[in-house]
Amino acid sequence: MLDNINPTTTQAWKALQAHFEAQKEVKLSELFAADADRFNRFSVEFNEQILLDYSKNLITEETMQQLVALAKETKLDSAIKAMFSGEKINQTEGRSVLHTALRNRSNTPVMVDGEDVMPAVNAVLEKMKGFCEKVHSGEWKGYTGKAIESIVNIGIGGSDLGPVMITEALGAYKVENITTYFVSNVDGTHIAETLKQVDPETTLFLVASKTFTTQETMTNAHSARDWFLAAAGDQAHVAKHFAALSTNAKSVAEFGIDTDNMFEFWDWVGGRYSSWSAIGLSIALTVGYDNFIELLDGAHAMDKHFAEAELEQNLPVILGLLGIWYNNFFGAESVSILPYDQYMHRFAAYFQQGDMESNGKNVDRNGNPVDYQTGPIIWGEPGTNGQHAFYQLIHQGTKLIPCDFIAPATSHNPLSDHHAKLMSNFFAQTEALAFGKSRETVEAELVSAGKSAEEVAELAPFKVFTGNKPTNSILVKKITPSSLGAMVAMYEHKIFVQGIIWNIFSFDQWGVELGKQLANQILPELKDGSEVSSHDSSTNGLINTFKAWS
Ligand SMILES: O=P(O)(O)OC[C@H]1O[C@@H](O)[C@H](O)[C@@H](O)[C@@H]1O
Repeated sequence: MLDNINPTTTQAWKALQAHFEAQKEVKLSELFAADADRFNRFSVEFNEQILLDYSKNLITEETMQQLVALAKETKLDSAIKAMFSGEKINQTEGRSVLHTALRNRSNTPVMVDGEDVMPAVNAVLEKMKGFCEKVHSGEWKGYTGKAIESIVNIGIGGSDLGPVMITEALGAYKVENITTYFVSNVDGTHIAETLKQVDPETTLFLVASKTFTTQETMTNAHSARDWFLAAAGDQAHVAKHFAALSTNAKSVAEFGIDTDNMFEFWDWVGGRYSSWSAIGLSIALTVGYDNFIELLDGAHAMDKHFAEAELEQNLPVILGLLGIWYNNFFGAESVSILPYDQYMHRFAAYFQQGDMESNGKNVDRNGNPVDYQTGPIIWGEPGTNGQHAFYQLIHQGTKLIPCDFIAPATSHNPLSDHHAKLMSNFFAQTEALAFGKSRETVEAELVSAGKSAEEVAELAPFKVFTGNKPTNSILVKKITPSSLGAMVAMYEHKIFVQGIIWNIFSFDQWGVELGKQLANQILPELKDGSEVSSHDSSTNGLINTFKAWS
């Protein structure tokens, strides 16, 4: 059981509040001017792979000490142990939270209900390995004897976003002769457009669903099967073209997928933490099984760091605490994740689910409404595209938006000076956000551009950058399966840290249920043209207009 401590009642919270009042006007320019060693003081390296520079944050040593005190007072240490040891910390669902066991490469026993889960984890990995070998070697043949060329992963949420993000992020590692597609949206366009690109004789569908009941996924899976059978004819051919990644063997069998083609995982794996499980089969098929294992290795190294490093030196803890500083004391509402790496273009989208579904909670672990802010809004796009779109607001808008800048030191595509240009933007943006441009500098520039005194006075206010915008810089040596695994695990644990301190349950997602229930009630009402009057006037009006127009 997790402790149950309202963070706002702790000594540390009160101290942080007083500290915030005393230093909320702090200027990054002054902090840097006063301390030549600030970069060294506020940066940590992980395994010569990842450098987290958090010196461009609105913090002093005292801030960090008090934030660490908050983590200690809210018993983060014991919560970390509880998670890794398989305690049922997902209390509203009565489940352990063991995505860390899926990548427990040291293979030490992890107990759930008195049983070590590692033999089952390893058995599924072996099965995935064998399957990948067969598909990649061409030994696995479709119903006309041809090798597999296309993989279509059908899943949504956690059964889609992680595999999409990771296969894209590891684009440089893709195996030859396999193209992977992802279908998630129940909008028929998604499956229809995908099926136009593939051939039933050479396509393998992975139906990825923890529950195997999700409406979108099951609808897409049925349409895929219909399309396949229209070409293949015989139901017996399904076995060569459909595999299931699920915890629900019964429904998999009912769908008609041979249980030999089922890759199992368990209820102690949350959907949004499931890329490390059988849900990762699309990853292993796309980038190769060995790279999938490297991904797990990288995540495991970060798990060990999270479990063992001092809180002051612990990357996920530092990130989590900084987030709390802005969310709960500065009143920041969102966090932007900005990867300067095209391969990582779905990273922010992935952590939108990871973070917002985990910590978007308004009730604490007692079931009482919280009277403080919890999970932030997560958003972002790859740089430099974002610079030409929404950075204006980050630089000169009225909202405080802490940003994580992520970039690889080495590019997989060292084409002329592209990478130097990309990186110059990465460095420039955090510098500009931190230090801005003063009125004096703006005026001097306008004068030297030949503007009159009147023009200078007129234009200057619009060209000033106040700066003092906080950022983290995450410099990765190279985006490899291992460093990516470490980075994903780092963000996962950041979310955990914050959920523990906010005294909420991060591993359930009841907030997605109501919409599903109502959609199930509305679906039969759409079957005929009769007027609907059972809802509020807006919903009735929309449904009836839809019926008239469709
Ligand atoms: O893997 P499943 O069972 O099809 O679920 C997919 C998604 O379904 C959503 O409803 C959940 O909010 C997500 O957490 C989950 O990842």
